[in-house]
Order: sequence, then structure tokens, then C-alpha cells
Amino acid sequence: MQIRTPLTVITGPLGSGKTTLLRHILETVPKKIAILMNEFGEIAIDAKIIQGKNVQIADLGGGCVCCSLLGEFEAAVDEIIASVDPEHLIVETTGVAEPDALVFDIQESLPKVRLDGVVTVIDADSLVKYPSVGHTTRIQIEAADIILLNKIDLISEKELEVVEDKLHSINEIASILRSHRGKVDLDLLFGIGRERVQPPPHHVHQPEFESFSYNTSATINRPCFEEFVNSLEPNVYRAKGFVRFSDGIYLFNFVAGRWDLERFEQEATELVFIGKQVKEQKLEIIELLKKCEQ
Ligand SMILES: Nc1nc2c(ncn2[C@@H]2O[C@H](COP(=O)(O)OP(=O)(O)OP(=O)(O)O)[C@@H](O)[C@H]2O)c(=O)[nH]1
Repeated sequence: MQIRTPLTVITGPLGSGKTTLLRHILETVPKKIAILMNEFGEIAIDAKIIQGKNVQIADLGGGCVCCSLLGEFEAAVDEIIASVDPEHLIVETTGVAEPDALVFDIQESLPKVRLDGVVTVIDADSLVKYPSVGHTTRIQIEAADIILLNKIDLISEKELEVVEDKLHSINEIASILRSHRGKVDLDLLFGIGRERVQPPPHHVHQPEFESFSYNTSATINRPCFEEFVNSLEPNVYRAKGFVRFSDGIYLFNFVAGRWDLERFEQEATELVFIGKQVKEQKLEIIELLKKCEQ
């Protein structure tokens, strides 16, 4: 009998720390891991962030792994198992994906894999700032075997307890693990052996978020870029990508007004902006960025 490859789904809202967790896993776990990811946005930034590690990445393209993409997903799982023969397969969904259809499909239609568990990464800071849990985030929390309560450095102990109570009220079965930059004991994330069966999903598609991208081969003036970032309107919830300054290329990450830059080996500036009705600001944002080109 063929042994089924254990599969972990990593899900969670935009910018909650899924890629950060993946980077931690890849630095720490000695197993041969294959990663399947799909991204929301026109360019695949996350795949580039974790490229080059001992992993095989299959990018499933934009949108969410949901009803319309399940055929492609099943084909990608078969292909990655045939070509890499991983000891463990990880699927990272986009922040806007509802994972219930995916979990159902893994349990029902994928004979080569066994769903080990669903890990939902939650941004503790964001849950304090925006306490009302949206439809997609709720489904992500409900699907979890483990909730990784990330970014605990940004909130107080008291706030953490409130957030944990809220998460428990949505999913009382999942264990909640607190983490800073995805650093948790990884033995707790793998080998869950999920037994809970996912009921068929009832999808209500709510394309809440839009995205657009910007590429340039020009060098960007850093003070001008920083001023631009600080002027972004609150509906720009997430932005990410690479920026070339005069001293090299940086990975840029922006989530709900907080942002950082990290030196990163890449070729050129490419940025994705994500938010509600963000396309209405596309021309204005690109014009501001062009002013920073030098
Ligand atoms: N302060 C703080 N920042 C964190 C922590 N974990 C991640 N971040 C930052 O949060 C931002 C988003 O992290 P990612 O790992 O890219 O988030 P993601 O969930 O993969 O984002 P999407 O794929 O766009 O949904 C980055 O700037 C990270 O450096 C944490 O524990 N504390």
C-alpha cells in the first residue's frame, strides 16, 4: 500500500505571518518539505521570498484555492509528489482564501496525501485594532487545529487574553499557540493527525479585496519611498514586494500601517498593493512611486 504524504495547510488573514512561519519552518525542519502556495496579487512575491531553500514550490496562480481551482490544485499535488517525493507537504493559502473547500477536497479527493492538520496564523495586533472578525477570517479560524497567535510582541498580556477568549469562542477545539515571528516548537505543528472531518463547504464568494502591481528597473529614492508609504490611505491594507534603493534591494512588507524593510537578494523593484477598492487609487499611487524613481 502506498504511504500517504502528510499535508499541513497554513492559512490565515493577509499579512498575519504565514510566510514568516514558512521561513522559520524551512530554517528549522530537517525534513524534505515541498510547498504549494497560491497568492493574491498579480506577482508571486512569497514564492520568491522562500525560493532557493531546500523546497519545491508550485505556485497555483492568483485568486484563492477554492472551488474553481481545485482541479489545478489536485494536479499540482500529484506533480509535486511525483517529482519531489517530499516527507511533508505544506500548502499555504492566500490571506483571502476560505480554506474549508480546500480541506474538504484534501480529505475527499486526494488519495496520495493525508491531511495532518490546519494551522491558522492570526495577527494579534490586527485583532486588537479591528476586533470584528470578518467572514473569511472566521472560516479560517473555524478550520484550524492549531491557531498560531502571532505578533504577540505588539500587544499587552491583557489584550492577548481578550484575543484568546475571542478565538476560543469561534473555535473551542483548536489549541492556541502564541508566537513571535512564527517561532514555535515545530513538533507541535506537525504530526497532529487530524481526525475531524470537514463538512462540504457552502461558499459565499465575497471578493472584498483588489490588488494591483508596480514594476520598475529604476532605483528608488529611499526617503521619498518612506514618505510615500506613510501617506498610504487606510484602505491599502497590505503591500509587499521588493524595492531597489541605491544601496541594494530590500523586501518590503506593509500590513495595516505597520511596515518594514529587510535587505534581500532580488533583481528589481516589484510591488503589490492589496486593499478594498484599491484599484481606484492605482494611478495616484503609481504616480507617487514614479516621483521617487531616480
Ligand atoms: N512585529 C511583528 N511583526 C511580524 C511578526 N510576524 C511577522 N511579522 C511581520 O508581518 C509582516 C507580514 O508577514 P508575512 O509573513 O509576509 O505575512 P503573510 O501572512 O505571509 O502575508 P500574505 O501572504 O500577504 O497574506 C512582515 O512585515 C513580517 O515581518 C511578529 O511576530 N511580530
